[in-house]
Formats: sequence, C-alpha cells, structure tokens
Amino acid sequence: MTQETAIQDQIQGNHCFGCGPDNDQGLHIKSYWTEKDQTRCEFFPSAHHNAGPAQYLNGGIMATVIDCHTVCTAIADGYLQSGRAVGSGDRIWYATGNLDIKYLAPARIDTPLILEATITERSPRKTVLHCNLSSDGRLCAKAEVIAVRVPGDW
Ligand SMILES: CCCCCCCC/C=C\CCCCCCCC(=O)SCCNC(=O)CCNC(=O)[C@H](O)C(C)(C)COP(=O)(O)OP(=O)(O)OC[C@H]1O[C@@H](n2cnc3c(N)ncnc32)[C@H](O)[C@@H]1OP(=O)(O)O
Repeated sequence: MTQETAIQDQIQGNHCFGCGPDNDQGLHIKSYWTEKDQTRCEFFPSAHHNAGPAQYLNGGIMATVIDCHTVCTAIADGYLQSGRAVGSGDRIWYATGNLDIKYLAPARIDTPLILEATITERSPRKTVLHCNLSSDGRLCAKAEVIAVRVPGDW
C-alpha cells in the first residue's frame, strides 16, 4: 500500500505541535503508508532541537515525533477500517493513551530520523502500535503506543 499524499495532509483541522499542518510553529511531520499496517516518516531535525550537547537531538522531540507518527497512523487506519477515505465524513480522532519509549542510542541533530510504525493490535476503542526510530542506520529508540479513540468534536 502506498500513497502520495501524507496522512497529515488528509486530516482536517489539526493544530498539533508535532503533526498539525495548521500549526505555524509546529514540526510538520509527514507520514506515509509503506505496507499494510505499516507507515514511515522521515523527519529532519532543526538546529534548535538540541539535547544538552549541541550534536544530539532532544529526547522530547523524539517522543513527539513518535507520538504523532503513530497516532496519525491510528487515525488513518480508523478511516480505512470504516471503509472511508482518510479525512472524509465525520471526524475520526485518536489521542495518546500510553507512550512507552526506550532510548537506545543518541540521535544526531544533523541527520534525518526514520520512523517506522506497525499496527500490532486494533479494537473499536484502541489501536496499539510499535515504532522504531533510526538515525544514520542505527536504531536509536523503540516505542509502544496505545492510541485511544476519542470523540470527533474534541
Ligand atoms: C486532550 C488532547 C486531545 C487530543 C485529541 C486528538 C485529536 C486528533 C486530531 C488530530 C490529529 C492529531 C494527532 C495527534 C498526535 C498527538 C496525540 C496527542 O498528543 S493526544 C494528547 C495526549 N493525550 C491525552 O491528553 C489523553 C488524555 N486521556 C484521556 O483523555 C483519556 O484517558 C483517554 C481518551 C486516553 C482514555 O479514555 P477512557 O479511559 O474513557 O477510555 P476507555 O473507553 O476506558 O478505554 C478505551 C480502551 O483504551 C484503553 N486505555 C485507555 N486509556 C489507556 C491508557 N492510558 N493506557 C493504556 N490503555 C488505555 C482501555 O483499556 C480500553 O481498552 P479496551 O478497549 O478495553 O481493550
């Protein structure tokens, strides 16, 4: 399964700091389907996304992009499971219920991150996803995320 339009550009009214096209100061991550139940995101850190040492990426930024990449994947999957095009009709929204990250190695600030998410479980109320975050060919973090469906009028 592939698509040319990013998941985030198919979802309306999103002001999220990490993934919302409607947030002027946000990170604007873009996620794409690669296979059934799998998505990919490439994110270029900005120079001010540092951890303490100038050469490394802040862990909160890593958490944010993992959070947004996986929750947007759950939202897109919610539409597909309903037999609808992503973003069509009544809103399908998910919020982060749980975000469990293991930081395995530092990620460089001057190198793109690759995020690969896989849906491992779904039910009408929640979607569980695994996400790997790599930089420069090295696995820097892995995460389990529970996305919980919330009302579309949140
Ligand atoms: C306030 C923010 C709203 C965000 C709305 C997003 C709209 C999307 C729009 C545009 C796309 C943007 C994409 C965003 C990307 C970033 C996402 C974020 O950063 S979201 C902000 C951080 N998250 C929160 O602030 C949630 C605060 N928590 C809550 O509101 C509730 O606790 C909530 C919705 C998470 C759960 O509500 P319950 O407790 O009423 O849900 P029950 O019906 O009991 O559970 C449903 C299933 O989920 C599991 N579950 C619920 N909470 C869990 C948790 N904390 N950990 C693990 N599992 C949990 C339960 O065990 C149950 O599972 P079983 O169906 O029985 O298998």
